Amino acid sequence: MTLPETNLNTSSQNPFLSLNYERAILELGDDYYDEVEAAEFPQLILRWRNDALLSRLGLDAANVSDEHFIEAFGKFEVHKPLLALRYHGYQFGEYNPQLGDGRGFLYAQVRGTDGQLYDFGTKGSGKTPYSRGGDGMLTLKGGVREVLAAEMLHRMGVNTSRCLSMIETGLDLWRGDEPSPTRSSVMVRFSKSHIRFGTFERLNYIRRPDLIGKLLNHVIYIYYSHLGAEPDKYALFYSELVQRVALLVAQWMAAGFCHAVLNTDNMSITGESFDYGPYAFIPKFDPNFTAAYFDYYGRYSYSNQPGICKLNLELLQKPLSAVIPTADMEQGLSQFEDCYHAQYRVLMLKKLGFSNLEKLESGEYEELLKATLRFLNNYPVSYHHFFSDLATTFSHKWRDDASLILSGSEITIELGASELFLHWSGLYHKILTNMAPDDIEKVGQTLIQSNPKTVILRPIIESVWEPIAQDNNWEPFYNLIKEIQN
Ligand SMILES: Nc1ncnc2c1ncn2[C@@H]1O[C@H](COP(=O)(O)OP(=O)(O)OP(=O)(O)O)[C@@H](O)[C@H]1O
Ligand SMILES: [Mg+2]
Repeated sequence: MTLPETNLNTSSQNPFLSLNYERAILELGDDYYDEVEAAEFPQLILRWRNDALLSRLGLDAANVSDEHFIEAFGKFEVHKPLLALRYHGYQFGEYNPQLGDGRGFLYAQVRGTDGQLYDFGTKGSGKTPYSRGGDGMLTLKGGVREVLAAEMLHRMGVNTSRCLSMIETGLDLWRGDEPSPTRSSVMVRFSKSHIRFGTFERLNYIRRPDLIGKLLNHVIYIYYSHLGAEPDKYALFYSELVQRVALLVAQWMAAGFCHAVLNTDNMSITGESFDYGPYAFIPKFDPNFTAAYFDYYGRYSYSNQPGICKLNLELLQKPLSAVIPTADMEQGLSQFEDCYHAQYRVLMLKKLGFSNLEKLESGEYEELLKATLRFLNNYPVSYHHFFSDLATTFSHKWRDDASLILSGSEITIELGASELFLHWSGLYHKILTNMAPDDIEKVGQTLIQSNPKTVILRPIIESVWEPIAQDNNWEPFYNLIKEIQN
């Protein structure tokens, strides 16, 4: 086994050399990964650097040059070895034992200034033993879409990985779902962990309960460390994972996000969201909305996400039963629905402006939430415009006059007289009338915080991709990221 090196051919001042590297996965041993080499690219042009993440690494963006990014995240010169992680997974319901990092590797693990361990994982960095027939690459459009999804979800309060960098790599790629040849990129993902449900599933498939136990201890030690001293830490771990996943799905659903590929190799053992391929933010509230063109039966449709995540948690019981009693896991899983519904309710009421948890128990909020979903489901209203208009047009005058609610919005111009809208605005008004002036002000703030003005619906992503594809004009992309972060 090669020991990690951090003083390779790089300029000695590269700040990425001095990070707090740790070798948690490396020390687990080579049953879990293969050492690989990164591809050498004909060209390296930095297209995105996520300066917002640098302070978490203890770095000052002013001291980190674009060249430093390229050395670290295009040439992969500051840290070795590079580990292609081994995993399997259920894909669209079928078990696939031919997976693993086929176009990426774990580049490094770093302790953040917040005390948490983070992974730098790559995507589009070349072939590995798991590439099968693939080229090991990521399209530039794929990189652009993953950067945008992660920033958007982060703004919306979703527990998500982020992209640390995205570098154009100068190759022509051929893809069935993009006009080809298409440009290439390599991305570095900043995430809590790349250990997937499928990492455990593989160990069950190869009949290595010993490796399952070792990996589980590792996961608890690093990502569930508060459970480490508990006598029943394994059952508690599973139960907390159920709760973390239920919270994550509630966050996606409230954000109007359809992940699109909820295979078990895309489920993180930390309950964090990652891998943004054919995802979409829903244009309107449509339970059957399906994002991936190859999802013929709508298996991963918007409203199937909670059920699918529960199923994935259930499938994970198989490998984990090597260590955790099944009855304990059943007990843990039985909390999924309640936990999901409670979280979804809190998040949706926040989107409606209400964050005072003590009061939210009352029936009028329940009624309002139901009326909101009924209205959004039955009228051709954009899910995101409804909430962003609520935020931008909100006025304390709504308390005195129900007819003013959303009166400055296109929604009421089109639907003002509709019965469902009037019912909804009547309920909204009733809640406001029972509020003190201070609380009304808080509603305005909560609305702004919970509902970004810009949500990256597909036409918006295409509108920033077009100038890149046509004229290599990146300004609209950078402007969109600024807008998202506002
Ligand atoms: N162009 C490619 N070349 C080689 N392998 C690929 C390619 N695209 C996808 N794969 C492999 O196919 C499987 C499923 O791909 P998927 O798109 O879910 O993962 P990924 O996006 O490559 O990585 P991640 O899950 O870390 O985002 C993985 O094993 C992945 O490595
Ligand atoms: Mg994946």
